[in-house]
Amino acid sequence: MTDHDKAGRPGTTARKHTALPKAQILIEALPWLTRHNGKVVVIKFGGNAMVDDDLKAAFAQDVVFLRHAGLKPVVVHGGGPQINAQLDKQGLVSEFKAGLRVTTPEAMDVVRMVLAGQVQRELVGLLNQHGPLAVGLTGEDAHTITATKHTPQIDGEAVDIGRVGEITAIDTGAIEALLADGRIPVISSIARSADDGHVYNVNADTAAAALAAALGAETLMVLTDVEGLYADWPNSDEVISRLTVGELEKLLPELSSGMVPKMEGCLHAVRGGVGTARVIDGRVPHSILLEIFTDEGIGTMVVPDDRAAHAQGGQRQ
Ligand SMILES: Nc1ncnc2c1ncn2[C@@H]1O[C@H](COP(=O)(O)OP(=O)(O)O)[C@@H](O)[C@H]1O
Ligand SMILES: CC(=O)N[C@@H](CCC(=O)OP(=O)(O)O)C(=O)O
Repeated sequence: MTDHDKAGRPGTTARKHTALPKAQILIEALPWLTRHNGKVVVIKFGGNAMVDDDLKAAFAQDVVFLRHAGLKPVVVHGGGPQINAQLDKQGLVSEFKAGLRVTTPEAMDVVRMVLAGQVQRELVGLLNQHGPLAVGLTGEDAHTITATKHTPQIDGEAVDIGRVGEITAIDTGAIEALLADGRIPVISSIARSADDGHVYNVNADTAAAALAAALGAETLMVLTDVEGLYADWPNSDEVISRLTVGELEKLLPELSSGMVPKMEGCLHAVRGGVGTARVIDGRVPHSILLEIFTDEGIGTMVVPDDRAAHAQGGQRQ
């Protein structure tokens, strides 16, 4: 006997069978829901992972899901490619030194306009399609991020790269107030200066890591456009799935380009007390949920040295 009603819809038995796997999936998430309940998770959304509309919508769904599941997500966003496009449009040259954008005062105006006026607005809009949740701010607001001029050493020489900031202080007050009010803060990586009244451009990975440490976050999650940290980039696509801060420290001098601020950020965050820092593939839809709520974590996870015993193979947590 087929189990369908007169209209051809599945009957009670069939419905039970199709519903059961869904219940199973929800129940599988229970240990993670319990573990992460009430915890702060800082999510860095990179400009390169932000190029596709469907991915951006899935990102917003995931963040809202975390919030409704009892976590406290804080979003820090980048926008490198979007800044490049606008600088190009305005005929301004864009150059990177030591992995950081050489930022003239004119370029700083563009960086601020694109990050705070375009990228942040879009993310806030996408999140708020799900309710009155997201509030955007930049590091300038309420002294959230204070910086001083950063002068990197390149081949042993101090090089002037303009309005690029080195973070000197974080004030978490505004973010904590938003979290206590059930909101999702969305933060642009721009800092105010305490010494010269200018605003400074801060790499978004560095800003996310500093905020994660200052907030005492449980997890820093960095979404980018690769699967994770490759062991031998660009020769092989073997991803390092787990490493300790000690192992990462040894690896840092060998890393290049965009991975440097990311992995330095992960190191800083975990050394600063963040439980785990993860680099995950933002091109995979719902990568945040997969990482937080399943056994099959994706990407690279950085853990404190005292968790070295689990570093080989052990279940991800
Ligand atoms: N060891 C490595 N593993 C993975 N990616 C690497 C590595 N070294 C350099 N990269 C580069 O870093 C890029 C990610 O950094 P970036 O372009 O700044 O991304 P985002 O905009 O997400 O911050 C990758 O697309 C890759 O080209
Ligand atoms: C100083 C510096 O380099 N700032 C970055 C800020 C944006 C950013 O970091 O964006 P992604 O995360 O997409 O790379 C820049 O101007 O591109």
